[in-house]
Amino acid sequence: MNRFLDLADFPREQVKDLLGLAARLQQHPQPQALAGKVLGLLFLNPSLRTLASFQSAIMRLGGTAVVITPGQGTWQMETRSGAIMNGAAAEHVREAVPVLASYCDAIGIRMFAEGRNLAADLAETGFKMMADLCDKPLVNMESAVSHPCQALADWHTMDELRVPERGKFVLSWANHPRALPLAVPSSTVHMAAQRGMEVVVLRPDGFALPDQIMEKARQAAKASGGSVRETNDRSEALDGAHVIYAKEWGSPQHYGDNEAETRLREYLSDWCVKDNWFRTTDPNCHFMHCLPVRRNVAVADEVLDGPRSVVIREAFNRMVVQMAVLYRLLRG
Ligand SMILES: CC(=O)N[C@@H](CCCN)C(=O)O
Ligand SMILES: NC(=O)OP(=O)(O)O
Repeated sequence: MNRFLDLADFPREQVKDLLGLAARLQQHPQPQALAGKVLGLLFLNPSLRTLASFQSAIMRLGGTAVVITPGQGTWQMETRSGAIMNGAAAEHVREAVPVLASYCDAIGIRMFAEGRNLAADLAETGFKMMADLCDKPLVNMESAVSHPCQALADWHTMDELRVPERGKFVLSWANHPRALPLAVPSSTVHMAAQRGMEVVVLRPDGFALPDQIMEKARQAAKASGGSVRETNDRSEALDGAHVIYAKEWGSPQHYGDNEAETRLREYLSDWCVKDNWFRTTDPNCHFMHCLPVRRNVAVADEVLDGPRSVVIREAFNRMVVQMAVLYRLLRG
């Protein structure tokens, strides 16, 4: 394994192997496994979990991390090809990435969707350009349409909680004051399909995930024996669910058009997960979210503070699975 960019790049058995390694490293720590290794982390967007969990993961294996957050003690960076750099950015990623890679044994990059051109974001043009600049093992720490570390941690969390592999997984759209990227919903729907689950994407009209994302998840379901469908019917979707996974995302129909998007959201404030969403679910139904989350906009306090919420465990498991990813990238 030389790159960890998307769960779809790995067959189901290889993902399970990675999860097995994560569980072993959790049970039997190997504090010297990556001694002397240096991990470079480049954050073009903010983070709490990804930043802290990658630093903790490499340190718990004996290595160390260099964190670069452009504009905060590091030069602001230009990412556009052909830019005339007479603005705020002092250097281009074309130099910055190879320089950082030259100091490090592996690199992690976070670069969100631009949010203007759906086709360009779906094609991962930004992240691919960055990946081409990097000649070291590379981890995707969230790109335009993929957040594989989150997906892997969520799979591990469901395994730990003994959520049935054939269980019903509802990815529900949730409210947010602005349009958020498609990375988490895209990776989540794929992960649950690859795990073999009955996946239902519950979303209001206007928020259907792009065909490309749904089709990719359907291919994963075909290989695993799972299924993927979508609906705007909340009661049908939640009936018998084993997991409600809430996520906010922008309307693909109005991609980059904030005004149209805001109008669409005006009537969607009841897309905030409450206790009564669990009335007809499986009795052990869990609530999942990748965080950060806006309380009482996307999910009510009563759910986040209640026994169904596993959001802290998901966040903890980021560190656990990333130890396995780093181990495979740096030791094979
Ligand atoms: C609030 C926000 O920008 N969320 C980002 C990050 C989520 C987890 N890394 C998103 O929805 O993609
Ligand atoms: N879930 C997640 O990736 O969180 P951060 O954006 O804080 O890293």
